[in-house]
Amino acid sequence: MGAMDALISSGAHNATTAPFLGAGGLASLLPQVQTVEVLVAVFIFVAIHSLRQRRSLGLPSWPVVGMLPSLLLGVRGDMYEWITGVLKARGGTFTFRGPWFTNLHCVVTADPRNLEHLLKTKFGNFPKGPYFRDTVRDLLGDGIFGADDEVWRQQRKAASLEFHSAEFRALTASSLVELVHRRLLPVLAETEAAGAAVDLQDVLLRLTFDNVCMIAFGADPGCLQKGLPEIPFARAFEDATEATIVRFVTPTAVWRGMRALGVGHERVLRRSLAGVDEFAYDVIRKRREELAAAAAAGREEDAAGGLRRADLLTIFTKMRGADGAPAYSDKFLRDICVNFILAGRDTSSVALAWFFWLLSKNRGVEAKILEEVEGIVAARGRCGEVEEELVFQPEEVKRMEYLHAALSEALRLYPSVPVDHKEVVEDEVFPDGTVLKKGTKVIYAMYSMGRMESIWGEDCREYRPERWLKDGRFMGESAYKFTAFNGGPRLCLGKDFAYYQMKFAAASILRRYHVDVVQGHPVAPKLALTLFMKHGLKVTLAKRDDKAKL
Ligand code: HEM
Repeated sequence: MGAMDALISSGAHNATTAPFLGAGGLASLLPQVQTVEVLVAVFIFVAIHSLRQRRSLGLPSWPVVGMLPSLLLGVRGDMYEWITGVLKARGGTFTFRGPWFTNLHCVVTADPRNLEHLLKTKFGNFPKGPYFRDTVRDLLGDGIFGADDEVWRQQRKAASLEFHSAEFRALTASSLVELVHRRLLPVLAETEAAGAAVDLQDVLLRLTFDNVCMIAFGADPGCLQKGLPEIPFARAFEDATEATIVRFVTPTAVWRGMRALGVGHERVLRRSLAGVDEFAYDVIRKRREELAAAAAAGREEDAAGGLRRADLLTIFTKMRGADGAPAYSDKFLRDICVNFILAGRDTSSVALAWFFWLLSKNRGVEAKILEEVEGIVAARGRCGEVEEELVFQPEEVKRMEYLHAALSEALRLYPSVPVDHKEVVEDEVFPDGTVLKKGTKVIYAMYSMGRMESIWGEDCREYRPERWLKDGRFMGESAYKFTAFNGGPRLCLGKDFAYYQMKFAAASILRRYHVDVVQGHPVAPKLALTLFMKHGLKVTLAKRDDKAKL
């Protein structure tokens, strides 16, 4: 007898006889219905109920495990596309119910009105929160990335002043000339000469890692050089970041226990943090000595060769409190630098990797970029022709508006930070009517926002830099619609620097090489905090032969 039959027949029987049955009579009937059948019937009832909830909640929600089964199915395919599908079906926002007794419950949104509300209008009610901070504390300490309130404000203010200073701009420009012309181009030239394939994502990651270390520490780890060697500091940083991310998918009590015992990923984290700290504290000690020696000699200059250092470590080390003593401890200086490296090391390289892949599928866009770049070079006149090696000047990079649009368009479709999160401090209601209880986690899905017809129109999935141009000039978008750089008071501090870096590197490569993605190379996003290409980007290079590209 099937479970439904059991229910029907027992129900029919009850309908006729129940009025005449006492409690004892009912009890005597129960053994007739086998336990297994009752369980199956209950299961079917629960399943129908859970599946019906799909209509009201967007996903089936099961007892105990909540929406976890749907999430697990989503993770097996393309997680970001799965989230996009659910968000579209729900009109831009949905509530995810995690398993009982876990911290997986959250509200996911891709609605620009909600983004403006949480990133700007009610900024104070949506901090990073203690859960995020506790999880990343071993790696990031009190640095800007995990900090809230006064600790965040103080660092943001000081770093913001620094990022907008003329010295900092000069440092970013000179560090890029060094890295692109003395390292990146020679590595690419060697690859081209050998006719070999190279993982362009890896090369770009090395470029931006070295660059952000120069900006943060004023020290160059040397990851990008011929032979692409493994650098202990870079390895340690990578491992420490990955082991920290594992904590986000491990119940808090479990990773805390593993940390106490020093096992599994926590063991890797402890070991790699030691590598990060060794490098950081060594640079900090040397910088303090260098600054002290310069001060003792009555020199303003603090670097060898008389050049003034403008890196973050030097700026923060020089700061004094009201009593004239150093404002920051070595530990705090370490936290500041490690946070900036984390913020700036992968984001622009990953964006460039997606950009080169998009160009390989949209050669018309590449042609327009080259036309723009050639126009800028031509405007140099004779003085450009006699130059031994063509190095783009900052004002030329600024004039590359089509390239700016092409990079923004790549970031719209492949934002380096695909999802981000906040925690709700006080009960709140989103502009779209979603009710948020205190403590709720809010996930905002940047990747999905780039694929919303309601935001970008019917051609939202097309790579079309022209959508960013008006009369040939680049036109920015609202930060709550184009969220790749976050928005409001926590807008990415490195945005201008990142564009400069990406434009300089992209124009320098494209002018010299035709970049082809190796046939059949699989391209897919990796499930991580940054939108890496899961299998890297294997490319071959061919010299552009129309003119001698120096
Ligand atoms: C294409 C390149 C980049 C993208 C797409 C990007 C994106 C972002 C995003 C989404 C955030 C918000 C993260 C959060 O609060 O959870 C952020 C914050 C930040 N970014 Fe960037 N970033 C890029 C490059 C850089 C670079 C090169 C640097 C530094 C050298 C940098 C420095 C920062 C800092 C310091 C913050 C923290 C700001 C704060 O919390 O007040 N970023 N960035």
